[in-house]
Amino acid sequence: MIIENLFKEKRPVLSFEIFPPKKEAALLSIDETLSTLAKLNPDFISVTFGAGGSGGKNKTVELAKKIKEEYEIEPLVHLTCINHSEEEIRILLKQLEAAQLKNILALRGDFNPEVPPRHDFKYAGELVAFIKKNGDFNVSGACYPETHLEAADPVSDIRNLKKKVDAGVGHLVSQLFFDNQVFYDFVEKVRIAGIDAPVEAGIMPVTNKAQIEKMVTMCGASLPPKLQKILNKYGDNKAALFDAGMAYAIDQIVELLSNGVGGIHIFTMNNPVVARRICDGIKNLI
Ligand SMILES: NC(=O)C1=CN([C@@H]2O[C@H](COP(=O)(O)OP(=O)(O)OC[C@H]3O[C@@H](n4cnc5c(N)ncnc54)[C@H](O)[C@@H]3O)[C@@H](O)[C@H]2O)C=CC1
Ligand SMILES: Nc1nc(=O)c2c([nH]1)NC[C@@H]1CN(c3ccc(C(=O)N[C@@H](CCC(=O)O)C(=O)O)cc3)CN21
Repeated sequence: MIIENLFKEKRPVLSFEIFPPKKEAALLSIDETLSTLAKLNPDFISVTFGAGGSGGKNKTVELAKKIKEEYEIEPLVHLTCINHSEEEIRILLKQLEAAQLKNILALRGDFNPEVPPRHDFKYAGELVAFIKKNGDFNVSGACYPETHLEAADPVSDIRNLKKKVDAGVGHLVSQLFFDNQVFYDFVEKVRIAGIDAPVEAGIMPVTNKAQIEKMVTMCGASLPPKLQKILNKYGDNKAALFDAGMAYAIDQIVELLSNGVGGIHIFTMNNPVVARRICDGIKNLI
């Protein structure tokens, strides 16, 4: 299945994102997570690769294989390039090819202060071109409604996005955002720039104050006053913040769907309860 084609056949598309757990024990509980996620019938599940710059032994391919073979759901395999040589990427592409994993989210990757970056790839666009040259893959990319943190300004960020898409990206997943207007304005600019690829909205459900604060700093997302108030009032009450965070995410998704968004990509953070609650809130809209 080719992810970019989904958007021609079925709208809105619904997808989840998970990360490979670092601890061996947590890798066992991933089956519980996946069986719940599978029941919610997503169009695909993406698997992060060194998310947030984390190093260590990478379990992305192993987990993607499991999703495809045991759960019969299409995986979207994240691949980051700043810490890899061309040769290493070539080996990873061979592994993906052997496992018939054909959908790749090509990323530059976050800088890890403990790992000096390699120099074969500087931008995601270079990885996109390399993947296209070295195999038969469908490539997705990331985009930034509030501008990538390192970009000089919004215009150059969108010009860089256009170069990346022209290198062979057929589908975009947005960075998380909490203010839908920011997303609509961004998509309009993307279209004016001549980028026609479908743009999925990245939704991060709020369940934990510290996690959201870390995420906002890492991702350069702004917190609208309505969400800031929720965090102030319920930040120290886990159960209350869960209810409020779920209501916020569902409200955000309902509004995006009513505006005809092409797809919703939920960063589940491996929490199946979150995904189930949200899907329950939108089950007749998708
Ligand atoms: N590990 C994972 O699973 C995930 C990681 N991310 C992270 O988001 C961050 C950005 O990644 P990408 O969007 O893939 O990076 P990118 O290479 O598309 O863009 C990164 C920065 O470089 C600039 N840029 C891009 N192409 C350029 C060019 N040709 N000339 C000059 N400047 C250029 C962009 O404007 C942006 O500021 C990374 O930190 C990435 O890892 C995002 C989602 C998931
Ligand atoms: N800049 C950036 N990097 C990303 O990796 C990323 C984004 N943006 N935006 C959307 C999602 C959010 N992602 C994330 C963000 C944080 C963790 C995280 O906190 N991971 C823990 C691992 C926890 C564990 O293994 O149990 C970590 O400590 O890195 C995971 C995925 C991946 N994506």
